[in-house]
Amino acid sequence: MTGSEDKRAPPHPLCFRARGVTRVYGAGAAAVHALRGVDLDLPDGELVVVLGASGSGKSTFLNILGGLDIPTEGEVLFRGEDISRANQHQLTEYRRRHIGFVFQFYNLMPSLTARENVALVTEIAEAPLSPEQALAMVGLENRLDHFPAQLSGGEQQRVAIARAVAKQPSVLLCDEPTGALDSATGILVLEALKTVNDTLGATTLLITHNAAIAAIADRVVIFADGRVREVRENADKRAPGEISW
Ligand SMILES: Nc1ncnc2c1ncn2[C@@H]1O[C@H](COP(=O)(O)OP(=O)(O)OP(=O)(O)O)[C@@H](O)[C@H]1O
Repeated sequence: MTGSEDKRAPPHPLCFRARGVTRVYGAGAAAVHALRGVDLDLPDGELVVVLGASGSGKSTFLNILGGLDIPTEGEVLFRGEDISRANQHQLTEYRRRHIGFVFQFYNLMPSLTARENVALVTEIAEAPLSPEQALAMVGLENRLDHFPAQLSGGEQQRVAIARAVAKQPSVLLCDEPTGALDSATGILVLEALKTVNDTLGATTLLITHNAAIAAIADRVVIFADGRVREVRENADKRAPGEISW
């Protein structure tokens, strides 16, 4: 995909379709039922906030959507393709082509600058943004040659976002991206994610414990006890700069 194409035109109406997704860790008396039958449809291009108590299955589900794990039972379709029975090689291809990950901790290489951290990904991607373009998208055009230790936590997280989006993924999966940040810094990170979602049209899922963040979503998904308890479309969507916590 080139930079000039309209990335908001989805090739399929649904990005993900999950049916009866279960994930059991371990066996016998020690078995943990992390997911107990998740049904969920996620349209392409949306910004989705995922809420739910600790242990409700959010990360397990995100890992399955991202091809880091497969369900014990059930089916997950990505743009109509079944990823729930893929082998390791197919999952690796799927992740490389389609998925960007952002985690709570940034996992930047301390000995590389912001530009070099992003270049690690762009050197192996098919149609990447340049590191400069990706870093500009998250507002770090003036920090290209800074090392992680010279950047604030929020700036480091934005480098991690630039790294995740530089390959122009179809999907951006974020597990507690603001979990380690104060409110003002967290809002800058959310603004970066929103810009990426708007500009690239990547379907963006954001796990958080912070219910205030739900206000910026197109869709809010609430997990409880390994199931989806509620899905609601957000009628009154706010910009990140309009929320606080
Ligand atoms: N690799 C694993 N082995 C065994 N149990 C696991 C594993 N990963 C997760 N679990 C268990 O599965 C359940 C769901 O975990 P998960 O991390 O998906 O929840 P979560 O909603 O993301 O929680 P949190 O908000 O605390 O991150 C928990 O009871 C957890 O302990």
